[in-house]
Amino acid sequence: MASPLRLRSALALVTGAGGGIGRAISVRLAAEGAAVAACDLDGAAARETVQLLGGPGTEEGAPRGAHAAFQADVSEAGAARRLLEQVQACFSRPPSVVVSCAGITRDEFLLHMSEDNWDKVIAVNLKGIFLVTQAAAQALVSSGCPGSIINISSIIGKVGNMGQTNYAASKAGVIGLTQSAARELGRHGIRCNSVLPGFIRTPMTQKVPQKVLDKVTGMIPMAHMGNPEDVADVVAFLASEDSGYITGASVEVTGGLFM
Ligand SMILES: CCCCCCCCCCCCCC(=O)CC(=O)SCCNC(=O)CCNC(=O)[C@H](O)C(C)(C)COP(=O)(O)OP(=O)(O)OC[C@H]1O[C@@H](n2cnc3c(N)ncnc32)[C@H](O)[C@@H]1OP(=O)(O)O
Ligand SMILES: NC(=O)C1=CN([C@@H]2O[C@H](COP(=O)(O)OP(=O)(O)OC[C@H]3O[C@@H](n4cnc5c(N)ncnc54)[C@H](O)[C@@H]3O)[C@@H](O)[C@H]2O)C=CC1
Repeated sequence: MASPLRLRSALALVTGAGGGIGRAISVRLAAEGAAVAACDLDGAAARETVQLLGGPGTEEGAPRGAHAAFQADVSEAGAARRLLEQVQACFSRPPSVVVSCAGITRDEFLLHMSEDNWDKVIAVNLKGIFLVTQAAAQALVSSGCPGSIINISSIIGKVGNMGQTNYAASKAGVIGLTQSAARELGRHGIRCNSVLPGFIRTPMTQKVPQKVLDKVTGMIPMAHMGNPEDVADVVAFLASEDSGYITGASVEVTGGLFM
């Protein structure tokens, strides 16, 4: 039975925390007692997320230092390294929960896909997760702390999608990276799992042409798009000891789409 504050001793780093799913994850982890380090390329958006958590800077703020916002480009090696250094300096410990949620799309059919659009998506969605996962794992292993690493992939990493050769490759890579990390880090008490959301209502899916939205919504067995909170539910479970014997898993949150 999940306790309402099952994450009360956790420090959770969430990247992409200023976006739709990352914000919902940050809110949920904080609600279960975690201190949240909310990171985003858009620092203002990360700070807005922290204010939602009742963090420093709001009247009803949580105890000072309960949560904090960080600005970083996860696709840049130095920035990812500095992010983990800053989080540890701020909270005096490494994050025991690490959720890599930062991601982008640059959709185009293969015949017209530019190298730049390929490079950008791979850099953020795949290399960014490599850099954050590596930096976090190094911090946890050197401090002898256990942890739970949760990487946000996509159902598209499993089945592909028209117009997304770059995105699909990046998300499939996240699954393989996470499984490999799970094999290496299990002995250190660090679990690594992937979450594969389906069509979720966020700014990312608002860019999808209506005719495609109409097509895919009709394909979803549960007959509706998902909400960011549906993903946050699963992330909170994987972050907690309620999933203590789960590692290397890929958990689909899709309403049954492409099951
Ligand atoms: C049979 C229907 C299958 C639908 C499958 C859709 C799966 C989507 C599930 C996503 C779940 C997870 C999402 C996620 O991880 C977060 C995201 O990535 S959200 C972004 C998802 N992106 C897309 O699905 C790509 C959408 N397409 C586009 O953005 C544009 O089409 C594109 C930029 C690729 C090209 O634009 P343009 O050259 O202007 O061509 P058109 O837009 O006019 O399209 C031409 C033609 O192709 C059809 N089409 C386009 N994309 C898809 C697609 N993904 N699946 C099926 N069909 C697609 C489009 O409807 C047009 O068909 P016509 O019959 O010619 O009108
Ligand atoms: N919305 C959906 O239907 C689905 C989303 N996903 C994945 O979930 C994750 C979150 O997506 P959404 O919340 O929908 O998107 P979103 O666009 O609302 O949020 C993405 C966040 O990532 C941040 N970001 C982008 N590049 C960054 C970088 N280089 N460094 C740090 N932060 C960066 C953005 O500023 C933004 O706040 C992404 O990885 C996405 O691929 C997966 C499946 C479905």
